[in-house]
Amino acid sequence: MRIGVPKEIKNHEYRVGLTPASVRELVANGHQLLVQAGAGAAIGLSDDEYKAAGAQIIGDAASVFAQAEMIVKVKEPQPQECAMLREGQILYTYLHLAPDPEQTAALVKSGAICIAYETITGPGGGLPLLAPMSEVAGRMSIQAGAAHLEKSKGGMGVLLGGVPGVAPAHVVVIGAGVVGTHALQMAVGMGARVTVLDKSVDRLRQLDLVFGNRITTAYSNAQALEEAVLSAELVIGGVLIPGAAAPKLVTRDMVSRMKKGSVIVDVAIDQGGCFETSHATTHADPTFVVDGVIHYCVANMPGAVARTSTFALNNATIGHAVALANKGWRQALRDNPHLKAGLNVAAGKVSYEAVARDLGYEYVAADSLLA
Ligand SMILES: NC(=O)C1=CN([C@@H]2O[C@H](COP(=O)(O)OP(=O)(O)OC[C@H]3O[C@@H](n4cnc5c(N)ncnc54)[C@H](O)[C@@H]3O)[C@@H](O)[C@H]2O)C=CC1
Ligand SMILES: CC(=O)C(=O)O
Ligand SMILES: [Mg+2]
Repeated sequence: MRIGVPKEIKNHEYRVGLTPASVRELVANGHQLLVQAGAGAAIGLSDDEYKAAGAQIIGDAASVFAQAEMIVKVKEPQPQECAMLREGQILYTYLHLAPDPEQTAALVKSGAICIAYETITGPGGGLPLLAPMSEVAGRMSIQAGAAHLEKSKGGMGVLLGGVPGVAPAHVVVIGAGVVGTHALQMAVGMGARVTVLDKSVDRLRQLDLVFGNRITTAYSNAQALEEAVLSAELVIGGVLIPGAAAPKLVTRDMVSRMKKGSVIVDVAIDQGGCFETSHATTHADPTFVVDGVIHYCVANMPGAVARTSTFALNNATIGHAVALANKGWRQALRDNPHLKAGLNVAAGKVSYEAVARDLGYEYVAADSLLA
């Protein structure tokens, strides 16, 4: 199969879909790799390394899209990339369609086979192709929050861990999944007072066993959320209902009553965000202020630590990339129900139920598209 790797074009996005090591693996399986010139240059992966791994270097994105049968990316295709997709071409990348009607319409129109990393499931449960980026974003959320609590960034001037004789900050983590667990690990490490909320008592139970009395766990309902959020200096949003738009758990009214100069990091923004006041921002201009509360809502946080993130992402994506290339998409999805769960749009149909429901499309199950 001819496999194309374009350079990412989203704001401050320096990750790359395939590392030279992944290229080498696909080449060893008999495939032809077309990598756009400079695709990995920003993170120290040179064209020469890609050539040594067996790739052909292609000058521009249009030629990569025109020649490849499968495109491997990181972020959702931007409008000019959607316009280059064609019927039957495989797109293997993050999509986050539920909060993005324009992208969904463009992918439906393209007729391409669009497989979303974030909805591929794993044999042990969970979302193994989302997990590594959630680990990165969860850890980064505390770094970003701590920085924006500083006066020079508009924050209230509070040190997360406090100092002897002065109380630490209160960090509230909504969602005890991968983002939440990694956020609270960092927050605990920095000496903050940490409260974590989830609807899953099992998740809270697991965290309680690990962190004991260094954290407070709370069942997530409106009452507990309000109490926690109003006493917090830093709130991390890490909820997810797979494939669906994030629930708006923290209302505009709650935000208006939060402490002035406190900080919200809405990691769930790529699924629309879990604060009513959130909207997506970029690394170039990461924050905005509502009612005195700083909102950090960058939709591609791992892009900031792109080298770490690219290697972590490839560890999770390469297996299915090889299967798709070796077998073609139909056979690869027939053989693996977890990969099949990644199919969001194919041949002009929406094949992920939560996306179809949230955006008002007819839902066409993947099985009927595999026949
Ligand atoms: N902004 C960015 O750069 C990045 C964003 N993300 C996003 O972060 C979000 C979280 O991802 P993961 O942690 O991997 O998901 P996860 O599935 O591991 O965890 C989500 C948690 O939310 C909980 N939850 C659901 N409804 C809830 C409610 N009403 N109250 C409290 N908790 C609730 C679930 O029980 C689950 O434990 C996703 O939207 C993901 O796409 C992930 C990586 C990077
Ligand atoms: C998960 C995601 O959206 C990201 O890594 O950018
Ligand atoms: Mg988007």
